[in-house]
Amino acid sequence: MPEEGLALHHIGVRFGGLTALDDVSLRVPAGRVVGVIGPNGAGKTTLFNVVCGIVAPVSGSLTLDGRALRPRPHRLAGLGIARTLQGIGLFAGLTVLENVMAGAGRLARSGFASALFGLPGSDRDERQLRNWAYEVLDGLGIAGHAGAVPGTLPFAVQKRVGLARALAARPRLLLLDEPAGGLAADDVDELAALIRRLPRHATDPCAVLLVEHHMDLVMSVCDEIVVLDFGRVIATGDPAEVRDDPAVADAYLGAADAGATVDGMAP
Ligand SMILES: Nc1ncnc2c1ncn2[C@@H]1O[C@H](COP(=O)(O)OP(=O)(O)OP(=O)(O)O)[C@@H](O)[C@H]1O
Repeated sequence: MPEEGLALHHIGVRFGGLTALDDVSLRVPAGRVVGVIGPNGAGKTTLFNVVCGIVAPVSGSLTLDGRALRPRPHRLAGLGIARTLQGIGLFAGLTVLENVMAGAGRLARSGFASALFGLPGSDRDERQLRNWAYEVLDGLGIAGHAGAVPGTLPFAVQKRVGLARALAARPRLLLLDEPAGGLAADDVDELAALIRRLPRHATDPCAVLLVEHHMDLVMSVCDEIVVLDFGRVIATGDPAEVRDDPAVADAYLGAADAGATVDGMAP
């Protein structure tokens, strides 16, 4: 199994006088799910935004599969990166299938589709993209909704369509931003099962980076967890290691003492 995936090397981010990320290094190997957690204001969103190219670091570098990565928000697909949004972000006027094709369509525009399917003609490309989009929906258990307009579907299904759209681009790196946001407990359990299968869902294993407040989800789906506090990595390990780490408990307790939300991690 390939190991390289995403790596952040000594990333620093400043907003004026505030250091939002300080010497942050982490790896998200291909085929693995890595979660980033931490108390409110720890730097999770900033880290996510660095990987998406929305925030530019003042120091450090990124690599994807060993190559220098300089992400720009409008050209993530061409770099093999897909992300889901905190909201749903689907095209309201398109069907579920068309939305997912739009995700896969970025492949076509970036020239991957012909290479992927070995097909010359645009009609055949479109047919293959349609089949591929359907296959992705099927893999996520929502092919039965292919012809529906997203707004008519339950919120949890719409979130799943957003995930299908990201996966349809066959990313090497999948970024999940608060995927459990707004979901009921049963839906979170189903999502957890789905995320655990994600890295292997793609033809080539992709690296999955998850930023999520829902602690049970993080603990149940991540191979590795990186804990941030005040912009620094204070712990890295598998879920059990992180749960038992006194520095992590201290960080969340400190945040609780300061009146911040502890994100479900019981002190
Ligand atoms: N655009 C910005 N300008 C100035 N300060 C910012 C900006 N974005 C974030 N910050 C600050 O950087 C720090 C890290 O914020 P960030 O949103 O990354 O934390 P977080 O861990 O995602 O928090 P939360 O759990 O509340 O979403 C905070 O102190 C925040 O106030």
